[in-house]
Amino acid sequence: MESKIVIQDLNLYYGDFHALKGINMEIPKNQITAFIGPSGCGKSTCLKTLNRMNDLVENCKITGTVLIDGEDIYDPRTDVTLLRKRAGMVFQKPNPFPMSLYDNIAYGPRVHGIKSKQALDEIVEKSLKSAALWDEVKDRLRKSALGLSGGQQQRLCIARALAVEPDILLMDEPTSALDPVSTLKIEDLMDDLREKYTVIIVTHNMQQAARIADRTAFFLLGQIVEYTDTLTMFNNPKDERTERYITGRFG
Ligand SMILES: Nc1ncnc2c1ncn2[C@@H]1O[C@H](COP(=O)(O)OP(=O)(O)OP(=O)(O)O)[C@@H](O)[C@H]1O
Repeated sequence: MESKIVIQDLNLYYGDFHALKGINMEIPKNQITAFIGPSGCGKSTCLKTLNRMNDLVENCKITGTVLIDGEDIYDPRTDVTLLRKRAGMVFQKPNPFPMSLYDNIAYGPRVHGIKSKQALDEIVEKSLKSAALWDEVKDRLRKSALGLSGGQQQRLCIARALAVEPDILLMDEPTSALDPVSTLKIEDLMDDLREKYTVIIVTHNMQQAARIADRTAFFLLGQIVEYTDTLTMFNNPKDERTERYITGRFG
């Protein structure tokens, strides 16, 4: 199993608060990895370290190493814009830009210098197809993205992330604002995405982790208590705290 991301001795502080404590993990390529754990345990913080979103937070200090394809992403020579192109992010609340569907998707490629209409048309179609949205919207590409349903908006945001050809997709509770039908669509979609991408998802929903993730990490108070294949995590957890959490006895 090839590792896409290797996290070594990662510590993160928000001012004096020690939010991630000695995280070590290897995240395999072309698999879905879920981060679960009670509110405030550091799941989102850990996710955001993977494309340096924490750089934007004042007083945030990080020690340790994060390697993507063997490269240290915290090396001062790292091009952060390129890093975020390689590791795209989808947030909890769908956040389409207030512009047409087409322009939402073409935005990133244009920023990265693609100007030809034909190339952009192809990217828009391919990205919408990959996000399982094309058939629903192909006749309204010039309409505002804000007119889509919540579930469609979230798939548009996934298409927007895919448009710049990342190889990692970071998803922070991507379905928690969606109804069950849209949630299932996104879960089906994720199942397909793993063929091409390494996907990491933060979820509060343990059934969701059990349904879609190949591997699952259980976080508690800034530490990883257990990190293993999802079946083992849910059927035969090694740590008593994991068992208590997945059986709903705390958190
Ligand atoms: N920008 C920040 N400044 C200070 N503290 C922060 C900041 N962001 C997060 N924290 C704190 O770090 C801890 C971990 O937060 P994080 O959002 O990573 O948790 P989480 O497990 O994703 O929680 P949730 O499931 O509720 O989203 C929390 O105690 C939180 O209050």
